[in-house]
Amino acid sequence: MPSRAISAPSPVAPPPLSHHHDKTTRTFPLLTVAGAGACFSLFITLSVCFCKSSRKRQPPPPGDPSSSSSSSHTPREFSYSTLRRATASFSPANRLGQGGFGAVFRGTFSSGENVAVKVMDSGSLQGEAEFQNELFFAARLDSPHVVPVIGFSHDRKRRRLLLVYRLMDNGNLQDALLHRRCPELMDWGKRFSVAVNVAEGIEHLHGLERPVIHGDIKPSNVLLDKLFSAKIADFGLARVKPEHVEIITVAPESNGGGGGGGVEEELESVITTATGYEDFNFGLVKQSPPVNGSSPEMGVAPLESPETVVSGSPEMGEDAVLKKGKDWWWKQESNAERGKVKEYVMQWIGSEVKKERPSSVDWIESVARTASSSSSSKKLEKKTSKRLEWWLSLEEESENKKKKKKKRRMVREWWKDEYRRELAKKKKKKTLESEFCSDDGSSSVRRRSNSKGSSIDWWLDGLRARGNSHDSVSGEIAKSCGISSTPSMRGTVCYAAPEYCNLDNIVSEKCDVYSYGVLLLVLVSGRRPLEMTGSASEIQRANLMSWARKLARRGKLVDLVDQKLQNLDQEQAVLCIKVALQCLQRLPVSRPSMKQVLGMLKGEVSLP
Ligand SMILES: Nc1ncnc2c1ncn2[C@@H]1O[C@H](COP(=O)(O)OP(=O)(O)OP(=O)(O)O)[C@@H](O)[C@H]1O
Repeated sequence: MPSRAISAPSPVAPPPLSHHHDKTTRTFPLLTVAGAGACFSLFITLSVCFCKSSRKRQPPPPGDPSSSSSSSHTPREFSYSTLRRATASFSPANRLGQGGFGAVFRGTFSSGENVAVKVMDSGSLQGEAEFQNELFFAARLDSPHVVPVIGFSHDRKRRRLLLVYRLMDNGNLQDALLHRRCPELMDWGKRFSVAVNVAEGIEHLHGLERPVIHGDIKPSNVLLDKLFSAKIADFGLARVKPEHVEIITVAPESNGGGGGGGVEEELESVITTATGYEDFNFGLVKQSPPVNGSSPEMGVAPLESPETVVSGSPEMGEDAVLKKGKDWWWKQESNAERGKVKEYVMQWIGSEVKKERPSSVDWIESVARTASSSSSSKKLEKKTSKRLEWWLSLEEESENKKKKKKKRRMVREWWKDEYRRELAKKKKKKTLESEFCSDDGSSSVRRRSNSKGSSIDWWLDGLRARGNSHDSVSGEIAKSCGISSTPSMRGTVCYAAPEYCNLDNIVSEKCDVYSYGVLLLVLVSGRRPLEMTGSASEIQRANLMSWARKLARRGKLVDLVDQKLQNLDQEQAVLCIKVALQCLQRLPVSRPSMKQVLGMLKGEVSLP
């Protein structure tokens, strides 16, 4: 029996060692099979884990701003000295332009890469907000029609914030079209392709899972590359569309109800508003038109009143509003034009107001004159003057009442804002604590946020704390800073949609559609939205938008087309004006979506 043979070894039997060896030899194949099995199952487990984790790490669809881990272009951090070297110490010879919050310089890295460096003054809160916004969107937007942000730099010592963009060789559209008059843009084909490029860029922003509203579409924010392909720049005022935004569908009372829109209705409402407020998009002024026939100065006064500038973000606070001063609202296409246009606007509004409705004083004077000429009797004169006095006092009383009512409304609004600000602050504090603090609550970032450093310091610390990972500029940081949903400025005069200017702060994609409409008219006509050459005959053409509407009424849209254009496709140009007029409808709901606009321009969708 073999068992016995093993238990009672014979003299020839192998020594115990040999016996063990024999056992090992027999169990070896078993062990090998078991080991191979274990290895195989380990391999399978590891591969499944790897697949799962790599699937998790897969980037979401390009340009999805809603995802906190998405990043198409992660902005790099540059040292100040690198950027100083690249721009030859920010030499004036390299200056490309001047924005509202700093100058832009051409630069070249040692690798030969050409860039544009925007130097912002971090002392300005608005500049800081713009800086953060740019970085927030830079990491999320990936479109051939959006100017890429390459990186940033923060020089604490000099308190400078710098943004680095890819260089757009042909500068901005405003300059190329209206100042330099580039021959390339005198070709209709090129102009039309610029119009389509911009429409595609905006459509890309609006088509994202969480739509992005640019908020400041205008020719100076459209940059042209070497081949004059247009890209949208300047996301300083952009925001992710708030989820709850509803577009007003009820027409304002002044419009006589309805709200169906349509060019005709629009023409009526705009052309007959003889004050021209609609045309100038002065939402603020529109709120209290000088129906009593006030003087031009009075008509424009609300714009300049610091009271009216209550749109600062919760983060900005009142001091920021005051810092910007009363001209804060007047974000013009170029600083040089500011004074000129403003003056013109004041004069124009003034003259229109006077034309439309004589001031009460004028009226009273004329009554007095008539009265005195028609009756020679002193008695009658006395009676008339008494009546006039009474009338004046009535006027004064009603004026006072109006003023008081307005003041009360402003105070109410202020308290509401204050309450919202308080809520936002609390929310922000909570988010920050959960975001940046370790479980024991002792993170350095938190300590910093309580320290004396500026807000941008902590924002950048938060950004760096996440390293150069894909979510280095995550949505959460931005939300906690409130930049993507709380605009602090409201676009550029003439380009900003009427509802964008209103204090209700209802912002939707349709604001961009409106601004695009103005840009389209500028492209087709080669004129600024507000242009005065001085001659009296020019007055009706001074306001591009109302001129276009007048021409539409007369069926003479072709008159608006730039006379200097070569290779003009007249039909296409007229189509562009018609599309622009659709975009310029006063009610947001009446305006087409950017997708429809693109479809109309490409001839894929017919005009309503
Ligand atoms: N990437 C770039 N490539 C080439 N030029 C640029 C680039 N970025 C900006 N510029 C030039 O610098 C100018 C200023 O740009 P910036 O975005 O600061 O101001 P803006 O848009 O004109 O004004 P605001 O900031 O008040 O809206 C632009 O008009 C453009 O001519």
